[in-house]
Amino acid sequence: MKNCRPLRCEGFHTHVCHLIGYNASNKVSEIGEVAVQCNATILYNDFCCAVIDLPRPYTLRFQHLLRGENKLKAEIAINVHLDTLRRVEIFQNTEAGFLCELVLRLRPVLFSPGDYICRKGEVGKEMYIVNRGRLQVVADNGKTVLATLKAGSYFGEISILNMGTAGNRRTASVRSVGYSDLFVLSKKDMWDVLKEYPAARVRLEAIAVKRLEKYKRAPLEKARCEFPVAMGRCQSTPGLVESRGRVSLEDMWISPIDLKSTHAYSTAASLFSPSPSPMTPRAMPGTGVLVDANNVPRGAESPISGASSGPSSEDQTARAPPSAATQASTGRQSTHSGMTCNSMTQLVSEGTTPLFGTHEALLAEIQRLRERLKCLETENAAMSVKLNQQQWEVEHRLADGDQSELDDARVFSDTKSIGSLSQHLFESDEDERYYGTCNGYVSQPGSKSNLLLCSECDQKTHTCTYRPQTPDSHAGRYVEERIDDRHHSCLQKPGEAVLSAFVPYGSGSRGADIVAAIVPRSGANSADNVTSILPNAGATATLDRQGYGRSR
Ligand SMILES: Nc1ncnc2c1ncn2[C@@H]1O[C@@H]2COP(=O)(O)O[C@H]2[C@H]1O
Repeated sequence: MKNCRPLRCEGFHTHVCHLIGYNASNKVSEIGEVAVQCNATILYNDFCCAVIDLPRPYTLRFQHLLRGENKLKAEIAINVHLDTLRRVEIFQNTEAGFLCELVLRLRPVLFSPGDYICRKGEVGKEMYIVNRGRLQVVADNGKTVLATLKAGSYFGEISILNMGTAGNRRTASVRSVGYSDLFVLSKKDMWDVLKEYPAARVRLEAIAVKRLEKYKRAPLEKARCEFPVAMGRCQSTPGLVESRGRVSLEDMWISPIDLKSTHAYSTAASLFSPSPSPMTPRAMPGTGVLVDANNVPRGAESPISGASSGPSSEDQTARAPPSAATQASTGRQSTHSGMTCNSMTQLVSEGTTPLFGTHEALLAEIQRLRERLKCLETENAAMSVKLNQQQWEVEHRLADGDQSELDDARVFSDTKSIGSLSQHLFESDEDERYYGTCNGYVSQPGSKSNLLLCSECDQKTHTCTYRPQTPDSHAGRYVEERIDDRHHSCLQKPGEAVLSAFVPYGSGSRGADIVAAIVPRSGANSADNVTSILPNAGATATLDRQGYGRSR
């Protein structure tokens, strides 16, 4: 309470006092005065909450007022907002009862510069009436301005009346140019009322149809981008300030210094009174907000355009379906914790929806994503090759299943066919310089399965797999052995790397004995310098320049 400062809100205060049967002079309303001081355009609900929050002696004084809550609320709302609603084209010439019903359901909300109130394609759950400020209806590119909306305009009706070609989807995006002070009417509330007033429904729908046609015909306003495209949030923005819940009176207070330091606010000074307002980070505690969209002591200007009726508790449950906007944040208050939390700060801070403040940053991100895509495509291609290879091998293993028994019975003397090490032994591209090639089959293009692994490097760990490949051999069969089993007997000469060693497979073979090794003389993959030595079978092989081995 100690932070409360009087605001220029006598008009509103008097208005409240009048409605509740007191006048400003009888001093009974000092609590109301405090409440009003803290939130110049305090809603009735807020007013009651504020009273409840006050120390007990004060609360007692206002008890009788709280009891008459609903009646008073309706009275205030109708007095304050009915005229606003009457000025709105879509509500002109509708029944008074209909308007009164709507008035009770209006909810004030404030948006910051650049905020998107709705985005094209989203499911519409609310319509809006512009109380103050300027908004732009923008095309898909976020730059082309289709229309500018001012006080007395309304938007968002097409989707909530399901009039658009896309049914209940938004037909355009709407963005706040400066700070804008809107009234929200939820689709549910609207339809609840329309059920009772079918004539009003017909009228509203007729106007919406006409408007839609006009939109289609209307020439575009000159493309003008007052905000970088990426500035708006990725989903429509929850209102910066809404009247709901409670907050202590202290939290409503903001010092004028805080306000001045907020550049954005000062730019909106033409729209709003320079008086201190509750609209600050401190005024938006995460636990709930009791401030009004109308951040000026409107009572001083006009009681009619001033306060609005806060929703009743029933209203609160009905009025705020979880729109995309509300889903976009963990809570209206916590995400949009005040004026300083503009679109940009949110973009930077929210890791899940990274957006970028500048065109360059956006381009850089696009570039990064392109590269990532390329990389993924390459990986994908490599995986496909590997998969094909494996399929091929499985098929041949199955096909050769019957043959294998015959092969087993045969003495394996044909060591011209030497298998290859399976590509799973390839650890990195770097390893490739160690690979030789056997004279085995050429497998799928790009496959490394017939390349040989340097046993020197790989002897320690791996189990290798290779496939003898001549028609008489155990084509398609894998032979597994541990490289280190055979390493000891390989024909490695000092200074020369043994590229690989091979073991024939089949009955009569000597299991893990080495029957072939390829020894490069000076560098692998050079046909002239590599000789395949098949000590046990007396055969040799060379590597051709492509790395494929040929038996001799
Ligand atoms: N060309 C336009 N001119 C003015 N307002 C428009 C135009 N296109 C769409 N709107 C409004 O923008 C709103 C976006 O949400 P809705 O489709 O629910 O309702 C739409 C209309 O109220």
